Formats: sequence, C-alpha cells, structure tokens
Amino acid sequence: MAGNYRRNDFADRESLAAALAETVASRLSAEIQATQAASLAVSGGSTPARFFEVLSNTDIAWDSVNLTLIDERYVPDTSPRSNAGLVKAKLTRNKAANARFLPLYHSGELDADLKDAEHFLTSFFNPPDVAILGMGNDGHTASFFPDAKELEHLLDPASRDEIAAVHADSAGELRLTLTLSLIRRAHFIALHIEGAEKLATLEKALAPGSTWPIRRVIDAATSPVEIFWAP
Ligand SMILES: O=C1O[C@H](COP(=O)(O)O)[C@@H](O)[C@H](O)[C@H]1O
Repeated sequence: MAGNYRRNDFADRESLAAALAETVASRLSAEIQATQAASLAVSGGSTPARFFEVLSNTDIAWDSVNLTLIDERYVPDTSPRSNAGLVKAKLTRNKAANARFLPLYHSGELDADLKDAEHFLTSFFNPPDVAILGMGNDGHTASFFPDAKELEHLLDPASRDEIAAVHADSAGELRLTLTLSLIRRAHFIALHIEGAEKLATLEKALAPGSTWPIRRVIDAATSPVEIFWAP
C-alpha cells in the first residue's frame, strides 16, 4: 500500500527525542487509563539512546508498563552488542526504573527463550500498544535482514508466530525478532531514523517497486507508520 506512513521531520536529534518521548508517553498513558496496563516494544542499535534517556525521565505510570524488544542480538546483556544492555543502561532507570522489562535473551538456551518469549508476547504484547522501529542502511528493520534464511517466514503477514530466530550472514550473530505479523498490528508504530544516509535509504525503500523489509512492514501495517527523522 503506497503512502501508509506520515513524515515527522525535526531540526535536530534532541527535538526528535523530546517529541517521540512525548508521543509515546501520551499513547501509553491513555492505554493505562483505559485498561490499567500498556505495552511498549523498542528497537536497539545505536539510534535510540538519546530517545531512551528522555523517555526514562518522562512521567508515565511506569509500573503499569510491560516493555520488550522488537529484536535482539542473541548475546547476554553484558555484551556491548546486546539490545537489552542498551535498554538497561538508558531506559529502565530514572522514572522508568519500575517498568517491567521482558528481554528476549534470557537463559541462553534458544528453545527455552523462544518459548518464554512466546508466552509473554501472547500475554502482554498481542499486539503491542506502541512499537518503535529502527532501520539499517540495507533496508532492514527489526531483524528482517535481506539475506536472512527465514526472511519470507518473518515477513509473512499471516504467520501465527509472534517471534522467530533469524540466521543472516550480515547480522553478525543469531538474532531473535518479533515477526511482521505481530508488529504490523501494533496500535501505534513509529520508525525512528536519523541522518542523511538513513533518509536516502528510506527514500529508496519508499520508491515504486521496492521490496525491502522496511517497505514490507510499512505496507502491511494496520495503521500509518509515523516516521520520525532528524539530520
Ligand atoms: O541491528 C539492529 O539494527 C537496527 C538499526 O540500528 P542502528 O544502530 O542503525 O540504529 C535496529 O533497529 C535493530 O533493533 C538492531 O537490532
């Protein structure tokens, strides 16, 4: 579906982080008011650090928030590659210290961790109230790497799986990712990208005929994806 997105451009990364945190807070707070609980799935990598710091200082009833990751490098949270490590260092602190963080890497035993995640995703993130995506310059989002062996399964909008393991040479290590069939149903989806290179990647992804993973997610999303970009 062409045009299933809205652009929110900012003059700088600080303004973006403030606006994205305010939007996420407002979505989560409305959900908590309505149902006493809310769910948030965030991405990792390098981009979200500033946004996480701002969000961690934002007034939300954090003890009513279930928090997980959109995707994870399958490494312990002591690894500098760990997305959970980033969440612990930058997000689940300050006012957000009482959020209930449910990481995707847990025991280091893949089948057990997949089962555990299936259970909490079904219970609390079906679908997530808020999903924050990132994007790589190869057009991947979540861990939907273009060279992933499981790519078509990961991107199947009708898949019954909420989480899957990902094997891709370009990924660096084994990954776990929420599937497109779960992410697409999130009540609010933001794509957070920064810099000229990522904007150029996004423009290629949005061009006619693109089948890059980020484009597949935008097209399949059940509500327009809000793109947050700053130079
Ligand atoms: O590997 C990953 O990469 C993407 C983009 O990361 P960035 O460092 O370019 O911001 C991220 O969205 C994803 O969660 C992460 O696992």
